Amino acid sequence: MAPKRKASSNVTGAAKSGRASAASTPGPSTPRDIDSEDEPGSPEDDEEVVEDEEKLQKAVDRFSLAAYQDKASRGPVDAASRYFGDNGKRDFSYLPLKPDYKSRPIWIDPQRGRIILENFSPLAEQAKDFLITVAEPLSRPTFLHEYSLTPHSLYAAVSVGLQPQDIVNTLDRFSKTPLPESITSFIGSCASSYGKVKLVIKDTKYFVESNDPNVLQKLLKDPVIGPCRVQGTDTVTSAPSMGGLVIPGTSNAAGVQQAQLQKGENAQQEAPEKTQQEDPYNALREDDDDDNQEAVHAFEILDTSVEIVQKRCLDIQYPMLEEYDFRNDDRNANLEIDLRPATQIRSYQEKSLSKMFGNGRAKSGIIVLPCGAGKTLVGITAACTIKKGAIVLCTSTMSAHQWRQEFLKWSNIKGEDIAVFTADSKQKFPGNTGIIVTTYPMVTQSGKRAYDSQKMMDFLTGREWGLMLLDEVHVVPANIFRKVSHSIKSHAKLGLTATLLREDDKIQDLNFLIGPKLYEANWMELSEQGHIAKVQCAEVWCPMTTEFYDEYLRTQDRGLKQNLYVMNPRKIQACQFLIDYHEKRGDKIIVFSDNVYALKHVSVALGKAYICGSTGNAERLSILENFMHNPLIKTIFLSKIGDTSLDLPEATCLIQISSHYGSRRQEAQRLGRILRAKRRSDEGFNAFFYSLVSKDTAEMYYSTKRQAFLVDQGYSFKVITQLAGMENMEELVFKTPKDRRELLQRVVVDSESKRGLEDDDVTDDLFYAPGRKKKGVRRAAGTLGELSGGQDMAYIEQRKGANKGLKKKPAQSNAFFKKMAREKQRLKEQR
Ligand SMILES: Nc1ncnc2c1ncn2[C@@H]1O[C@H](COP(=O)(O)OP(=O)(O)OP(=O)(O)O)[C@@H](O)[C@H]1O
Repeated sequence: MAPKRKASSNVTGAAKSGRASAASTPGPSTPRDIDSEDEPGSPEDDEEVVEDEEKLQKAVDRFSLAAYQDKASRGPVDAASRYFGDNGKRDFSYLPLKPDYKSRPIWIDPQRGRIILENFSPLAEQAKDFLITVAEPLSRPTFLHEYSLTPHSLYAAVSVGLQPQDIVNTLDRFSKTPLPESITSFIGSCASSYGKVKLVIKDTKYFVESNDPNVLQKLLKDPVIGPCRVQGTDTVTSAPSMGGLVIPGTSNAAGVQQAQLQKGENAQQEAPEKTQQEDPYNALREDDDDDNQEAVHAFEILDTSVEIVQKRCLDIQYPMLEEYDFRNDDRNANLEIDLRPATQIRSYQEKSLSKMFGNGRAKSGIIVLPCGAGKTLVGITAACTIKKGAIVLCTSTMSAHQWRQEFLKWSNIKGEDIAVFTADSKQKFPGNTGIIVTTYPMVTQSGKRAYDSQKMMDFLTGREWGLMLLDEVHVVPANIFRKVSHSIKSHAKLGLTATLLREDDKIQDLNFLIGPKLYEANWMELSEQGHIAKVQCAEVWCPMTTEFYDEYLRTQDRGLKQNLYVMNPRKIQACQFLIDYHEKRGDKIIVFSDNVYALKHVSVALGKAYICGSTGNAERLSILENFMHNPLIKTIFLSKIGDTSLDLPEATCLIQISSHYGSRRQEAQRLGRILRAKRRSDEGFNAFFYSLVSKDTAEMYYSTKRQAFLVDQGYSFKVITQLAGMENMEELVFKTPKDRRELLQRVVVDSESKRGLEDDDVTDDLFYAPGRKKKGVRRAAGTLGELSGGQDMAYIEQRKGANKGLKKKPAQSNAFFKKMAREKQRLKEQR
């Protein structure tokens, strides 16, 4: 076979290896709906996808489809063509290969803008650096990576300073075939209007700014934007220069340069060369410097019309970039903050920040880093670079306190300059600038506030902030962001997340409420470099017992079906066996169960402690402390409240016995709980992530769907169909048919009376239980006993024992522990 044809078969094969996930991925829209549970996508998804695809299709039609149609109209090129998707239309063997195609790493699909990268190519590193900037990563397993060029990804590329022509030239350089005309046109049509319009706050006034006066004219003529202009406010200035900006903690930071000087001249010379090699955009940025001398035209808009203008600009394909020229902001006081001299940020953290500060101003946008990769330090470094007042928004009170601690740990900010605003702490900073750490609910709460809360809100809304840090942006719906950005005025916004996804199907809102995605790290790369733990993932198939499966097939009750596959005795046995195996290896284990009924019953049956929404604060803290410091407590059970805001670096093994349908986000977040394992740098260390699924039930389908995101990140799930030695395990639970029948009877009775479906996880905060009484839980357990003939007495006793046995606390030693103790003390005092 001629090289040409062989080559094209690779493309299609690889594209197909984007697998089910790629097939279910809503086209080139970005970010993908990885939080969707089980349905392919909402109508809005489809509309967005259709819109994106139509745009590309238009470009294809307008500029080049005829040429391709010509080839296609000849019919299949050979007998194998029909295997290449869409009845042969995906057979790209007609594309001529460049003579040195073997040394070039990428293929580009001219019809859909998909890019396949040969990750084994010597040029792969450089190409990846570039592709992550201009395209959306879809799948990054070991050998072949798949990316997609989308209007959003091009928007993000332009926002970090790339010009359409740069994108075209670099893609062409890496491509094995000449760049298809459709792709050139698509990039041109999307990127030429992007980055042209900026929203800048000057002296607390909003300005729409552009280097191109024609673009501003066009906007002023627009029936929506025109009326929003404040008359007589047009200005012409010259653009600021980016020279001289140093991100603290990077290899360019003053301290490091000093150290290099001391190391001698050689070291000094190597560093710039290395940076030049690692960063193929240096040359491009230098070009940008020249551009910065251009005149900048601007007109003012009313505060109240900011969102209208932003949305309209997005609609007419001139998305606004928010930029903050903090170095020329004399109006807002400078904050005395710098990274501590010993703090050195990692290369990927530096890379993500260089996207934010690439042109010497602070661009608003989102940085995506895996769990445990150090998003907090990225946020802190951004604050240390801007050096103006900052507001940090977190998802929970605990994480607000953690953020403050981290600021104090990594930077030299004075304790009084960083305050926490939560339900029980309403401090301010004494000076004229500082940092406030708060939670989303605190600033978005509607209705009448307490006097001191209202005073604090007036304080937050009455001033101008340099930076707004938005933690865990993926869990906060767009309407919350809208409220936040309406009430609090901030020059730059930085969103941080591990899995960029939408909760509310309104991703386009995120694009203008925060900004484009600036950077997304590769999970596998970070784990290879030892920044996050290496994880072995496995799906354990547990056959249903005959009696459970009969009932599963018979019943129409969805709740009962779910309880049956979650409470499958073989699954509980597998859980027991894995706990035993890993405890003996010295691992600390977290068992996750979304289903609270299963959480309670399985943990009790196995004699372990559990935490769910109804567990009191004191009990939670005690269980967590023991897990961390008591060598006898090696396993805890957690409901979904442990999915986020959980920092237990002791944990090295996760077992998932029940989960939220097909939620890819939850799967990624749960995996994230062991990525920060303390022992991750030990030679040959591996963390373990098991998903237990009941065979031949709906759980199998959900499980595959849940894994799609992690598989795209390069994780592979081994399937384990048999756990050798399990049957011979001493004290294996539900060993006899009688035990299993009794369990079935209980599950059926409880499900029918709907107790099995109770979900008391009303909070997502692991460390703070809302003030709920535990009465309901006790009553359920008592009634169970009555219903099933008293056998459950054993459950009541065990349950009390497991959680109660932890009441005696070990000596307090580490910072996290002390923080917990302080929190506990505080809660006590409040009572
Ligand atoms: N540059 C660095 N140097 C040393 N340690 C670092 C650095 N960056 C991060 N860390 C450490 O890595 C760990 C994880 O950081 P962090 O809690 O910020 O992760 P995260 O990305 O916010 O995780 P999650 O998504 O789970 O909240 C912390 O212990 C932090 O101190």
